[in-house]
This record gives sequence, C-alpha cells and structure tokens, in this order.
Amino acid sequence: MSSSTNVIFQVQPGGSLNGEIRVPGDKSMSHRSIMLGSLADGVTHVTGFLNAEDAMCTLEAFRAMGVQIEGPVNGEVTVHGVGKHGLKAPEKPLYLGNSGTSMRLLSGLLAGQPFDCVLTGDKSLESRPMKRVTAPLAQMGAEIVTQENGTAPLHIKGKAGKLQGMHYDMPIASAQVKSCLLLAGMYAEGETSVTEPAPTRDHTERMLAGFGYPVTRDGATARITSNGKLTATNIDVPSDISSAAFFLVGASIAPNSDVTLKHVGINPTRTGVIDILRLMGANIEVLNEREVGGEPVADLRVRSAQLQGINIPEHLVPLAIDEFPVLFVAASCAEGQTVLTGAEELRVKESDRIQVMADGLQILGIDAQATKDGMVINGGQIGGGEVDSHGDHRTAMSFSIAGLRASGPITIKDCANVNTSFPEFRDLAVKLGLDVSVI
Ligand SMILES: O=C(O)C1=C[C@@H](OP(=O)(O)O)[C@@H](O)[C@H](O)C1
Ligand SMILES: C=C(OP(=O)(O)O)C(=O)O
Repeated sequence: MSSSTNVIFQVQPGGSLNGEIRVPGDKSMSHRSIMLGSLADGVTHVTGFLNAEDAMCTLEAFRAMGVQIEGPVNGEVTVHGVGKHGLKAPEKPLYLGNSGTSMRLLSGLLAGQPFDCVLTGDKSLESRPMKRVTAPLAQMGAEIVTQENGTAPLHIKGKAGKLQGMHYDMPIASAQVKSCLLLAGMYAEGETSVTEPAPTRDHTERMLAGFGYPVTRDGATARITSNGKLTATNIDVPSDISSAAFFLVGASIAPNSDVTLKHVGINPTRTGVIDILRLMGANIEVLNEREVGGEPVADLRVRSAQLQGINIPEHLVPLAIDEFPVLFVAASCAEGQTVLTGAEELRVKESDRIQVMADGLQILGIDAQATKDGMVINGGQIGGGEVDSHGDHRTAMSFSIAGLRASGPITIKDCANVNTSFPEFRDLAVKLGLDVSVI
C-alpha cells in the first residue's frame, strides 16, 4: 500500500495540453461492481474496472470473504457471485487502505451478516468520521464498536436477521451514507428508506436496479427491502469524470490546448464540474452522448478559455465534491474572485482539502483564503515553489495541473497516493503535454 511519503512530483512550468485520451474507470462504480457482483447469483463480468489501490481494497476484501474473483486484467474482472447470504467470515481484519467508500459501504453491507469482522485502514482513513454511518446503523439494530472519537477500526458484530428497516433523513448530502444504509436495508426487516438533503451520486441505486434488485426512488427518497435478489450481469464501467476533471481544468487554463476525453461517465449526479467550469466561461463540448449499462456516457472536448471568477452555486457542491481541489486551481487562473461556500465536507476527505489547497496555493503566490466551509480565491499569477499534498491523491494531481500556468517549477511532496485513484495520471498527463516527473 502507498503509505510511503517519499514520492515527489516535479512539474516544469508552462506548456499546453493536446490529444485524445481515455482516463481509467470510475472509482465509485468499480467499488459497487465488486460488492454487488459478489452478492449476486451467477457470474458477473466487469469491463473498464479501475485497477487502482482503492478499488483493489474492495476487491481484496471480498476475496477475503470467500468470493472467487479473477482479474483485473486490462480492466476485466470476473466475479463468481456467492449470493446474498454466501459471504464467509474473513480470517483477518479487512484492510481498506485509503478508501472511505470501501469502509462506509462495507459497514452497512456487513452489519447484517452472520459473522463478526473488523475494518481497518491507513492513517488518513482511520482519522475520518465514521459516526455518520455507525449512528444510523445502530438505530437499525447494528452493533459496531468504534474508537472513542467514532473513528475506525470498526468492530462489526454479526447481526443476521436482527436488523430493522427504518426511515432516515440524512443530515449531510453523502452518497456513502445513503449507499451504506441501502446495503444494510438488503438485510433488514421491513422497509429501509433514506432521504437526502440534496442530490448525491446515485450509482448504488442504478447498479442495484441493473442487478434486478428492487429499489424505488421518489424525489429525494430511496427505498429498499430485504425481499430481493441480485442476478449476475455484465457491467461496463465508464471513465471516471473525477479523473477527467484534471484535464478539463488543465486544457481550460493552458493556452493553445485542445483535449478530448473519451467514454466519460456523465451521470447528472456527477457533472457539477462541467457546470461550474462552464459558468466560469470554459469551452467544453459534450459529444456522442450514449447510455452504457444504465449510465450516461460521452466524449468531452475541452479547449483553452479565459475563465472568470464566480460565486459557485451551493446546489452544485455535492455534484462536484471531489473536483474542488482542481477547481481551486481553475479559480486561481480566473479573472476576478471565486467564492465557494457550503463545502465543509471537504475538510473530512483524505486530507482537509480546504486547508491543504489554500496553504499550497498561497505558497505559489495566489491569494486563496480558507473559510470554514469553502474558500475565497482571487485569480493571479501562479508562481513556482514547494507544496505538500498531505498524502491526498486529488491535491497532488491538482498542484501538478497548476504547473501549466506557473512561472517556475512546482515541487509536490507526498504523492504516492495518486495510486489510490489514478495510477496512470503522470503517463497520461505527459502524453498530453504536461512536464511532470518523479524526483
Ligand atoms: O459514494 C461514493 O462512491 C463517493 C461519495 C463521495 O463521498 P460522500 O458521499 O461522503 O460525500 C465522494 O467524495 C467519494 O469519493 C466517493
Ligand atoms: C473522497 C474520495 O474518496 P473516498 O471517500 O472513497 O476515500 C475521493 O476519491 O476523492
């Protein structure tokens, strides 16, 4: 695992991005394809699977619970489903690395199993808040022992047949909490329903439906019962818009750029980054829109544009939640001021993404002021310097993209965790025209 802190990126300033690439598979869908494929009856074939550390943590966890899984080989994975009640007790704690999605979704899925298990992770994951899932799960009858401050390791007691469905009004807009409770609801008596305060990514609901498991959605509420089964299916995972986002911003801010990103998932619960960049004046075309396995997909063509500062509409925040580190770089290159509010969730991701980005951008000479729930950025000239990603993949890649408009080299510390979501980042960035190397 990538606990080492010694990978350092160095970016030479300037350049433009040109060409056509396909970024790797969607991380959210890759996790879910393993979870639901494992619980299905029959053999599920996945293509486009993300071969990166986070998704591999989920895959290894299911192997440890007795599921036979082949691959990934060139993005292909074959999951020999064991059925809804076929998982076996793991012999050791399940190590989930850096992956919040694995830990939060698995806590719901495992709360209603007939065996006990322990979920652990790296230093970052074991400092992230887990009460947001353990508290509602406890209301359903789950027994999960956390550390004193509600963090992992999580000790989950098997409660087969003892969970009770309930209604839950989520206090935060979180797809991980919603998905956790829906997965627990597959093992609970009666109905489990979850209402979200604002739309969040709906891959769990869509993929459950793809496996033939009844889940109903009415407005902001999703409902599920234990009266269903999953039937194996084929899943084509599109490219991850969260990985594409680095190049949507990069090609927008670098002069003379023209990039096409092929086969990107454009589920409307994920396209906030396109909406925000367009509000800032970006030139992004959505081409060849099509539907693949219940998810909308398109090619995205992006060309350089002079961006303008904006007040980012709060309703777009959950729809672009992982893209803010790179959107802060876009704002740094925009004319005028950009203001983000309503994004306090950024403080509890792999790093405190508000503080880490504000600190790094200030080192690079940008007037970026962290606020409790967002940031105020005045566009300006990005300079060179040494910044720290704090072991967060998205901040590491965002500072790399900043190099396209920098006046001097940028050195970025602690970049090993780029492997959690986008191991090919550097290769693809170099191919398009960014001069980024490991030193
Ligand atoms: O459900 C998912 O796959 C994810 C949901 C988001 O987290 P929250 O739902 O906690 O905001 C996002 O930040 C994460 O990268 C993936
Ligand atoms: C927040 C992220 O992932 P997770 O919560 O799964 O660690 C992310 O990939 O930006």
